[in-house]
Amino acid sequence: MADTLTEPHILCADLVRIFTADGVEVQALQGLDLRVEPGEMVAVVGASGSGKSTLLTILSGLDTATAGVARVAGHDLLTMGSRERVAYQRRTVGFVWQQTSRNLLPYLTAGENLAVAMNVARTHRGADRARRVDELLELTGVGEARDRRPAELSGGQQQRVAIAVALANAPLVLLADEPTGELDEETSAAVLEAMRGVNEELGVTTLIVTHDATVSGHVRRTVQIRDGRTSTEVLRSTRVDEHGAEEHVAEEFAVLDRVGRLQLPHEFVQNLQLRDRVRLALEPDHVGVWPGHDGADAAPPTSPSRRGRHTAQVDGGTAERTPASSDDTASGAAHGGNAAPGTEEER
Ligand SMILES: Nc1ncnc2c1ncn2[C@@H]1O[C@H](COP(=O)(O)OP(=O)(O)OP(=O)(O)O)[C@@H](O)[C@H]1O
Repeated sequence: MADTLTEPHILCADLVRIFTADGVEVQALQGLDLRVEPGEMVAVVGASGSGKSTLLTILSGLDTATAGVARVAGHDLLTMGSRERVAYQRRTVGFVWQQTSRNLLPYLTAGENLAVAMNVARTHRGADRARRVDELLELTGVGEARDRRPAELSGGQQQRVAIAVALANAPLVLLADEPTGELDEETSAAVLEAMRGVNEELGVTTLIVTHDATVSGHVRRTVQIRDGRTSTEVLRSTRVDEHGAEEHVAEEFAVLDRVGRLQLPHEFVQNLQLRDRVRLALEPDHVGVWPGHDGADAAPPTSPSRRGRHTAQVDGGTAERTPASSDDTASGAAHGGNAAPGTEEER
């Protein structure tokens, strides 16, 4: 195990997962990068088939990546042996799945479900266990459900109990796969707020994977996953304006990977009709991107401040959103596929 004090609680770098079915290869994760610091609550959102469940299944230790780095709380998920894997699942991580049947044993009450989870993890004994069961159910807002079975609870209550069960082993990291997938909008919001309360109260690092974009209203950081890679991030913060009033600000950033690649948002690619390759210019405080088609109109304007010009390949990315942070909409190093900016000198 690595030093858990100095590294993030979740670290994925260049993570690849290739499935082979009937001789056909599917690249579910294509070099995904993700860092989640201890105590952070982060949502990973993406369209169907973007690789969200694959990522969570790897982080939960149920599947192994094909290549790259995946570490959670110091455990190396690519190299861990079966004993470490069992200990990891019992003590380091807690899970909340979309289907209640996967979270709760139907013939046990909510309190008994928690007690069983504590028994497996060997956490909290005797009176301490009974007290902790009550505390966790109160924390997730379902104290009244302790003596009821899942079938006697609403969908929202079941998911709140599931969150309490996921916390029964006192995990460092809580992983949730579509925890609100079967709930209506109002109940989903309440369950996500319950998760936020848990994160703030216990400081447990929390990763929620979902296709529900409204999740970004409940977390500080939302990471967009597209075609098996992280593409953009939205950071939410609260600022106080000059009149002392609080305002909520959401900024969207493109994600730059270790070797300098980023995906241009689809709207940028479309608006500027970027294709095949683009021209890049290094300016004092930003990178300019211009269409690389032939013709004088497409050439970047001459600028005395320009320090270097290059071309880069673009694959016509398929991002669904537009960065809200940038007022320089044509800026950003171009890349939609495999080339790093400035890999090809302008001729
Ligand atoms: N066991 C598997 N065998 C073959 N292909 C798979 C397997 N699991 C996932 N895939 C493929 O990998 C890609 C990513 O799937 P994944 O389930 O991770 O996406 P997702 O974002 O969770 O989608 P959804 O929201 O629909 O569940 C898809 O193309 C999927 O068909």
